[in-house]
Amino acid sequence: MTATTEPTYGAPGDGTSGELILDASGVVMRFGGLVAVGGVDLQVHQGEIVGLIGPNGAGKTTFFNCLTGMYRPTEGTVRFEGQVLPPKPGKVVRAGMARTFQNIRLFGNMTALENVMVGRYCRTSSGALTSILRGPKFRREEEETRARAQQLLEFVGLGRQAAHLARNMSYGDQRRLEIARALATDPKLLLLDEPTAGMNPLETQQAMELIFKIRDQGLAVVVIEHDMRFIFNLCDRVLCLVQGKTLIEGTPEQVQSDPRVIEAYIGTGDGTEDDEEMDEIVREDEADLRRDDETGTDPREQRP
Ligand SMILES: Nc1ncnc2c1ncn2[C@@H]1O[C@H](COP(=O)(O)OP(=O)(O)OP(=O)(O)O)[C@@H](O)[C@H]1O
Repeated sequence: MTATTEPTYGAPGDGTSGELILDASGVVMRFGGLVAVGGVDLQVHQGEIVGLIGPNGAGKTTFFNCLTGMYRPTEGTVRFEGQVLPPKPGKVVRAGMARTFQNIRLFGNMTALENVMVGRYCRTSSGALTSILRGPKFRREEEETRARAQQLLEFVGLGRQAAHLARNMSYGDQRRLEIARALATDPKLLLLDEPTAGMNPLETQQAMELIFKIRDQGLAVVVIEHDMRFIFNLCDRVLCLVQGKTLIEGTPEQVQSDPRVIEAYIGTGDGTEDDEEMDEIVREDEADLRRDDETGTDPREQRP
């Protein structure tokens, strides 16, 4: 079945006033004598996009791991919808938090559709015996899972690549596939670890549009990213970590103009020239895509 309607997740968010869904308080993570995260607070509301920035080694991924049950924080608490979740990623996913990783973690020899179906299994109820016997309940659930996975592929713009092996897809499409797989778990909060790493400017722009579309479905999104232009254009709020501690949290405008952030992370330039260069590359990529649409080829396949 090829479903074309977009999945719904709840009321559209307005980016500011949704319910509090994630409340991390005083999170500390030590590895022996190293304090990777040194007492960080973060609140995330439904329908909000929050950016997490900071120089290499600032503790961003470690903090993500504390939020998503990969690590039990040394100190502090993480509440999701008011509950302290056990430090077990499977339970965290079932509670409604999904994430992607810095390094792509797809099943390369499975199709795009199968990869998304794998994400969906945390929401199905067929036990081992039903699955082995392939009874009516299993077949019904399998059909629903397939339909939902196809629907999600359409949502992220990969509907026509359902049968492609993940390993043969372009880098940008693999990243979108990872997002589709995370969405298959029906999350209320999506955490993205460097979703645009390795993407070209056009793919980055498409990733931003996809994240807005996800937010408009009522999800909250937390994004780690090094691409400052991406973060400041995307997020409602930005938290900057330096050496495991919060340097500043605020609107993109507040964070962007804070000289300490510029010193710690951005450098002293104002980025204007970079922006112009980036806009030019996006324009060139779009022109390429338009040309290749006319000739029926995908320029990404020709990319080294
Ligand atoms: N499992 C671990 N054991 C020991 N030290 C760790 C571990 N994971 C991370 N660290 C250390 O904790 C600090 C924070 O690392 P982390 O990966 O969270 O930073 P980051 O901000 O995500 O960096 P990047 O932007 O480079 O991904 C670093 O000094 C890192 O070496």
